Amino acid sequence: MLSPTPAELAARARADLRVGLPVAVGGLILASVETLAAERLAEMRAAGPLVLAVSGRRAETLKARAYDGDLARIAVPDDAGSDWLRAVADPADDLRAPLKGPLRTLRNGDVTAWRTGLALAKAAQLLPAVVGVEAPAPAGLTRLPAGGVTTRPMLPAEVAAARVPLSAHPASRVHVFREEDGGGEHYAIEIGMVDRARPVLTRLHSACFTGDVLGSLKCDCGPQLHAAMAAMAAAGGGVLLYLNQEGRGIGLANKMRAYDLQDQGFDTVEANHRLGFEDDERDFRLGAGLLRQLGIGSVRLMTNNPRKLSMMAAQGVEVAERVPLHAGLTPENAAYLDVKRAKSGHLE
Ligand SMILES: Nc1nc2c(ncn2[C@@H]2O[C@H](COP(=O)(O)OP(=O)(O)OP(=O)(O)O)[C@@H](O)[C@H]2O)c(=O)[nH]1
Ligand SMILES: [Zn+2]
Repeated sequence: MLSPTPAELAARARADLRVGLPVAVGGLILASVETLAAERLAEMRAAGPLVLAVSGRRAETLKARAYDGDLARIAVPDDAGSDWLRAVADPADDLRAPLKGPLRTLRNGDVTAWRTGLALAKAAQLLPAVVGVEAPAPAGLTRLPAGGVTTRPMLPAEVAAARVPLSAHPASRVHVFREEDGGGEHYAIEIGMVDRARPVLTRLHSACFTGDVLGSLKCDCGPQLHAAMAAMAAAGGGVLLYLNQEGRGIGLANKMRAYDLQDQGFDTVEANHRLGFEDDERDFRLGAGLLRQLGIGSVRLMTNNPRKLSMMAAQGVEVAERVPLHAGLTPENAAYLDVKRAKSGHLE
């Protein structure tokens, strides 16, 4: 079959939004506030009244009534341009210019297409804000049904693997997996000898460029990564899953936006909410999917995160034991770790 599947169309739509191209979803033309050029915005405006959709989280900060619950549709005033849209979508200047309103939000009507638009923007790791207009789709735009693809299939397939001697353990292998719908690539690192007849010492690590590569003191990711590999080497073997879910799934650009908000006094969770994201946008089912592909059905999971534990059980991977993982406490990350315990239920 040569025509694209719904998942392939969604992949295309994510790419379109990232390059600033509108997409047609149901009866709407939608574009990302972050990437849309002023000329395209003017073209959309010529097609009808513009509406800006933000997530319910962002609406809370804006004090805009979210009649639709998880999202709010804000009527765009006739004289509002790209700067106005950006100011409503992006919390960077909330404190300096707190009044974005008064914002008039819409109620009633079917919001399925808008919800799909926001899900696509999030999946594209853009600010979760889409501007749109009810209009027939011009030729050439990617078209999705209103329901689009909101939950992405997590079907990573192994594409390559090779031996990589590591300082943690010389007998190690790196496997590269690719999500079949054009999503990210994720890595599984087999360290030492992995005995599948017993629960395997396992770590689900989410990418943290700042912590893993740069040695940031703001979080504990880098030390956790190295402590996990050292523990696996000491145990004779283990599996490290390196999931490309930077910034708890919001991407590095949004994580830097969150860090900037943290410097304005908000904690990790508040910063995510002000940006319009949930506390944690990761889908941990991915990790269970990778383990199954690796033939691992029972793990000793190195984590303090209860969501990782419950997800494993729900996805049919037995957690024979939770192994606490504490490493790299610094004065700079103490508050971040406190918030994990206080707000995200992290275990000691
Ligand atoms: N959005 C956001 N993400 C952050 C922040 N600090 C760290 N991260 C990300 O949080 C993730 C940390 O993930 P994990 O190492 O799996 O940590 P965890 O969920 O606390 O679970 P365990 O370490 O297993 O207990 C990485 O993707 C980091 O990039 C932050 O302030 N905001
Ligand atoms: Zn980190």
